[in-house]
Amino acid sequence: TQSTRPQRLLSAVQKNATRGDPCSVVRAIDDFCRHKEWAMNVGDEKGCILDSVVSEMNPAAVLELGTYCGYSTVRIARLLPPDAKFITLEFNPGFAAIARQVIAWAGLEEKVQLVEGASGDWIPKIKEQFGIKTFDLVFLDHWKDRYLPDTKLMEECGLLRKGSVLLADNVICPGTPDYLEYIRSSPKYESRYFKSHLEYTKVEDGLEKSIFLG
Ligand SMILES: Cn1cnc(CNC(=O)c2cc(-c3ccc(F)cc3)cc(O)c2O)c1
Ligand SMILES: [Mg+2]
Repeated sequence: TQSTRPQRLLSAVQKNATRGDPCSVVRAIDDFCRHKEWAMNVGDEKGCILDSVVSEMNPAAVLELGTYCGYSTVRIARLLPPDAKFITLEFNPGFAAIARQVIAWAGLEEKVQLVEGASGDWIPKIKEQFGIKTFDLVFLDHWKDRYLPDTKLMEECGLLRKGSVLLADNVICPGTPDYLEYIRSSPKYESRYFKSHLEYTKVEDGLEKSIFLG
């Protein structure tokens, strides 16, 4: 039977990365996506911006929407303090199965809780299910038409506090126009655009960093 691209990406990690070494896992995925098969990981260029936001915040509670193969999950988890809580939501069971193995190869399975299901279903249940009051950082990288409804849902569910940061991938390509319009015009947020490129390409893309003002 034919393998899927995520399965081929996992094989490249298992072949080229060192078990327990998150940086080698990140490098192996970037090499695979640049030289073998493009895949929709946040990538190395936007990944450095993600790293700097995570490092400067030193967050105690992080939510990732859209795990895919676990590339950004590994990038984030490798930078977290030991007792941080990190939840990543993935709708697609095939992607989730691959991501679990990529995260395990990096030796970070203790730092990450991968939850399978739809963000819209899970967001209202996070407080009680995982004993989390608010998130310090949310990385949005899932279905682009879910960024806005899920942001409003997180506000309604009281998952954001004064100073919580939303970092959104792909605000230019594929684009999230309704989310950008909302977040940039809302008095509840202070937003800044980090210009970059679509992973592994010269196409413009970028990350929108938005601070919730409460
Ligand atoms: C199927 N699926 C499960 N999760 C998702 C959510 N992610 C995306 O859709 C996504 C798409 C692209 C992209 C695709 C084609 C293209 F030509 C240009 C850009 C890039 C990204 O960084 C993304 O995060 C999609
Ligand atoms: Mg993305």
